[in-house]
Amino acid sequence: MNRTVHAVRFPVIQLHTTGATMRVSQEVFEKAKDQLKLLKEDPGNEVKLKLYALFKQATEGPCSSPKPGMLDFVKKAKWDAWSSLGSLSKDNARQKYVDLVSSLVSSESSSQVKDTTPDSKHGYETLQVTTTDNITKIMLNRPEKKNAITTQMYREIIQALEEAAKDDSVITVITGNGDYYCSGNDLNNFTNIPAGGIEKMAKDGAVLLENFVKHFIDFPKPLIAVVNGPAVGISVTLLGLFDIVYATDRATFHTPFSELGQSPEGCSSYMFPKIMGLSKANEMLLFNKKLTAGEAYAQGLVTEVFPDWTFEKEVWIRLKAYANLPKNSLALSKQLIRGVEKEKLHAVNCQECELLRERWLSDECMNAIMSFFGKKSKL
Ligand SMILES: CCCCCCC/C=C/C(=O)SCCNC(=O)CCNC(=O)[C@H](O)C(C)(C)COP(=O)(O)OP(=O)(O)OC[C@H]1O[C@@H](n2cnc3c(N)ncnc32)[C@H](O)[C@@H]1OP(=O)(O)O
Repeated sequence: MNRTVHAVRFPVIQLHTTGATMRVSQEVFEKAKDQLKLLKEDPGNEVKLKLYALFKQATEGPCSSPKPGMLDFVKKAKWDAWSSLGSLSKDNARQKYVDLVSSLVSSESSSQVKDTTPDSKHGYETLQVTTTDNITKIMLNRPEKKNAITTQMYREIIQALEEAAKDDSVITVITGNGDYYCSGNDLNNFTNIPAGGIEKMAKDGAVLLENFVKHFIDFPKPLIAVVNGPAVGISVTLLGLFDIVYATDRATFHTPFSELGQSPEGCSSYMFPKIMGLSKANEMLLFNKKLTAGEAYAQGLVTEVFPDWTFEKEVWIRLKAYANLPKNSLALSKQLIRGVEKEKLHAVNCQECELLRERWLSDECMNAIMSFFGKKSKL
């Protein structure tokens, strides 16, 4: 598309200028302007004229320049579009501009999603795993349960990470399907008591968890979290083991371990204080403080936050560019950055799982889980 709306060549349509609108910030307006540049498809002259007019109205107010001559088609079309906005306020024009860009972006991303969705790899029931454009995407796929992680899903994620480590992809992404990124451990994991009793359940759980986290510590390629919505429990604690974390502004980050009678895992007892400092880590890990995406960014847990309406598009454009970088260079640099901490992280993982094994046998933990299923206490 011709990115500047000033290059419009054809006459113009009547524009609607009325209707109640909300105030949009300069920042949102600037973002919309940037988004427009990312559109791949030309939206057509009519829309470009609308955008031009709204932009001028939003930044300069009503058109006061003299009407161009009849033969100066381009200037006349633009002038007509701008003056047709009459006395529309700058705020309203900004809102309409943002809304129009937003609708263009969403319609383009939905058509792209339809066109480019590759076949999911076979053998996964709880995940959708695809490799395209040098990116292996592991999508948690239990949207109706907010992507809560069952024991089967832990195993499938381990398998998907093992395969991604070996495949041709350059980077690996984990994201969630639906409105949640992940609601953490599936609390049903603790309700199916096996023949060996509750001790066996806790022991097996700790072994599985340690192996699961180990795969994140040892993952050899850049690992990126695309946090598409709220994240709870283990899906948050693991973020310290990712190399980049992109989040929608709709995401929240909640580790309600003490409410659940449990304790931190995913190496967060070590990584969170390192990332955000001890007192902020304590607020999250001891006192269940739920962070907004903006707060998580301020604490360094999240790399960048994107408006929800452009999240998928912006993030995937960025990731596709990253995935064109030289594969070995990225993997070796990651090893260099992470290598020094690996031994420490394995030791932390082991300690965290040991403590959790004990916690799962506690009344505090059992009562909290029963309470969830009794629908007495939602987080
Ligand atoms: C075997 C290895 C074990 C390793 C364990 C490692 C340690 C990990 C610790 C953690 O991750 S602790 C955190 C655990 N997660 C939670 O406590 C979250 C519990 N869920 C909620 O509080 C809420 O569901 C929600 C996430 C805040 C969403 O609330 P909302 O009202 O929007 O939706 P719901 O109607 O509650 O959910 C829809 C549907 O999904 C089920 N569900 C959601 N999360 C979980 C979960 N974590 N475990 C089991 N089921 C979950 C929920 O029950 C609903 O099901 P239905 O009622 O529709 O059948």
